[in-house]
Amino acid sequence: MMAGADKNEVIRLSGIGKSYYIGKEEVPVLTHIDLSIREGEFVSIMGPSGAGKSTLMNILGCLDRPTRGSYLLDGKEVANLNDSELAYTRNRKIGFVFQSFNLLPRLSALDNVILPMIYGSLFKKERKERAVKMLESVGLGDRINHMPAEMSGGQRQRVAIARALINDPAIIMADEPTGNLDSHSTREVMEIFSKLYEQGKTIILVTHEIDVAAYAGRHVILSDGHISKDIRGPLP
Ligand SMILES: Nc1ncnc2c1ncn2[C@@H]1O[C@H](COP(=O)(O)OP(=O)(O)OP(=O)(O)O)[C@@H](O)[C@H]1O
Repeated sequence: MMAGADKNEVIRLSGIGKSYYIGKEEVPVLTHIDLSIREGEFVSIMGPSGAGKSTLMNILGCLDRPTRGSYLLDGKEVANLNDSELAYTRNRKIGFVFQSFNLLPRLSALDNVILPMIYGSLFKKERKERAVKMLESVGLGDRINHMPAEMSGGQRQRVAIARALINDPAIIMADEPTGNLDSHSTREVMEIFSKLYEQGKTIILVTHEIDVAAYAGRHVILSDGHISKDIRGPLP
């Protein structure tokens, strides 16, 4: 039996599996994942290298499709969306932050943040104003015309966060966002995530750093392709 989505449930995975095939040999990476995430939760995903964290994140982010199981995003079955509906959903509902920032090197901070608005309805001037405000909100008002190569890792990651937020997505997904940062920049970035959580965003964060995971209120531990622990509250 599959009940419908709860009112505030934004994500429900039921029996999700993901395998790769090397020749005819099946390599199971996610075996059976059941996971429900409610609006406004801040969830860390942890687990040893190779446990399937990035694979799970790519499925959650609609960047990859599962081999089996059901994924309801805002109550809609993701498997029923075609590729362009999936791309649209991704662009509107989810903001992504990656370990390696993924900024376009030939565009300024400002133009990197403007980029995701290109398919929206705003005029050029409004897009620019909105991007400037977003960069100011992550403490980069004095860096808007800098190129990525002219910024520190922490500054680049803050540009990437501004870009992730520019279409006002309800969900932020971050895969090792502090993996390339020193402890000072890590703190700056995590304080931004905390603020976003306070504003009501749903945040899903893959990390292997306990200090980083500690910012989240719930901790999902993956081992060998399944959830071995789901801890609500502080880490033991
Ligand atoms: N395209 C692929 N083809 C075959 N196997 C893959 C592919 N992508 C990932 N895998 C395998 O899936 C497993 C899980 O990978 P994944 O990147 O999700 O792990 P992870 O928990 O994020 O690890 P890490 O902490 O090292 O980033 C690994 O054993 C990996 O070799």
